[in-house]
Amino acid sequence: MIDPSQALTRIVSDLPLMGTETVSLTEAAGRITAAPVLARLSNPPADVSAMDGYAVRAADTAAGTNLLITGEAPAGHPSDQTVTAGTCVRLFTGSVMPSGADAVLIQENTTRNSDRITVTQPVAPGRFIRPHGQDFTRGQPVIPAGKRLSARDIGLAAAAGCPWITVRRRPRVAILSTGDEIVLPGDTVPPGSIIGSAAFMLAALLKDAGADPVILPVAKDAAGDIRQATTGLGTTDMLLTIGGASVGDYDLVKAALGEAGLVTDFWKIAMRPGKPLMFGHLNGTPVIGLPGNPVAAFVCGIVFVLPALRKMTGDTTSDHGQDIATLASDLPANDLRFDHLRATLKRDGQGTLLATPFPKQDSGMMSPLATCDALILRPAHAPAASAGETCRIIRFGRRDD
Ligand SMILES: Nc1nc2c(c(=O)[nH]1)N[C@H]1C(S)=C(S)[C@@H](COP(=O)(O)OP(=O)(O)OC[C@H]3O[C@@H](n4cnc5c(N)ncnc54)[C@H](O)[C@@H]3O)O[C@H]1N2
Ligand code: MOO
Repeated sequence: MIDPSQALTRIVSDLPLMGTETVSLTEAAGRITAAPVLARLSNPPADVSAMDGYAVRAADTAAGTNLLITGEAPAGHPSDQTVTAGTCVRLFTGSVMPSGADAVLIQENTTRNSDRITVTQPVAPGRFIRPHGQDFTRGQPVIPAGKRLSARDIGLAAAAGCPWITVRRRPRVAILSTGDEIVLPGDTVPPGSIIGSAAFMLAALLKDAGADPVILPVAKDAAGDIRQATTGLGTTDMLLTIGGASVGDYDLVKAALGEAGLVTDFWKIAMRPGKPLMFGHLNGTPVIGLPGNPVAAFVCGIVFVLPALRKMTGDTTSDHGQDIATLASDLPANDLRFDHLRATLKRDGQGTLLATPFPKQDSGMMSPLATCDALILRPAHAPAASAGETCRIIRFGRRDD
């Protein structure tokens, strides 16, 4: 058995970087930029007013001063008037500043009488002007390469005048469940059968991570069936198998794919859940053999498949979900397998993030997995820990808006 960090290094080390494609802004959320996004204009494109009021010379705004309104510059309609001593130009939020003015006098600080205003409160030079390019300037990289695009990034790219973005192609990931006992959700479940939940859970996880998952038909516990299912991999960028990874007489994935040309890199890791994890290449396609216990398959998805996808898409900025919390209960010493305990999180009155592990950590139990907020990370041979000690966690459900 190798340790999980070694396993991760071996999985990600020689994964290829995906090619690129150009997508429209409406398709770009969640994708990974393949090149920096360069601003095609400056923002604001000119000095503009931040308020409704009057473009003035600040020196002219002593209380009681009377100014002549020489023109109006609504947003979208710049004025060609120059503000000179004793004059002002009416403008609104977003209006381009006319020449000669160095401040915006907000209308609340004036009284108006026909085409004249009287200043009730002076204004300082530069006040309420958004200077040209204060947000970004033309040609500036506003979004780096390797960034997963959030809704805010999409807004920034739009503001920078970029309707198209060059992103990494989504990795196509085939997911193959194996096992005579596996039926699909909604099927009748004959005695001894179980619903193959893991493929659907992983497909959802991968889709959210920017991959293009395909769920293959379930393969029986027969070498020929498993091989047959993998013959049409074609342009698949990665194959995930589920189940048949352990040491039982019907755990055939490694042997069956071995006959088809699988070159195994490693099999079995010192991790819980996830011990029988396998990694190799089948005719050049990376293959991750996940354990059948659905919680083990999912945790391996989080710990190995997501980093693999990040490597393939060049994603250097995603939050890996690692965090620190405080244990809410004691934990016994750990054995030789790096553990991932399903736990709930809550804040106490002082704002401390408390992690409470579920009492049962069976890797076939779906409801604690679905209701947990985090995995508590317990390294191999970690000594017993007491409530109040800090622990490392991987948090779930953090949205990247
Ligand atoms: N003698 C040993 N037995 C086991 C060991 C071991 O080291 N020695 N390891 C255990 C560990 S850890 C795990 S994890 C499991 C994984 O074994 P397999 O990958 O061979 O998985 P299966 O036996 O095919 O299935 C295990 C369990 O999960 C159910 N299953 C399978 N596929 C799915 C699916 N797609 N969705 C939901 N549930 C699935 C299956 O019916 C079994 O109940 O091995 C231990 N045994
Ligand atoms: O990987 Mo297994 O889930 O520890 O039972």
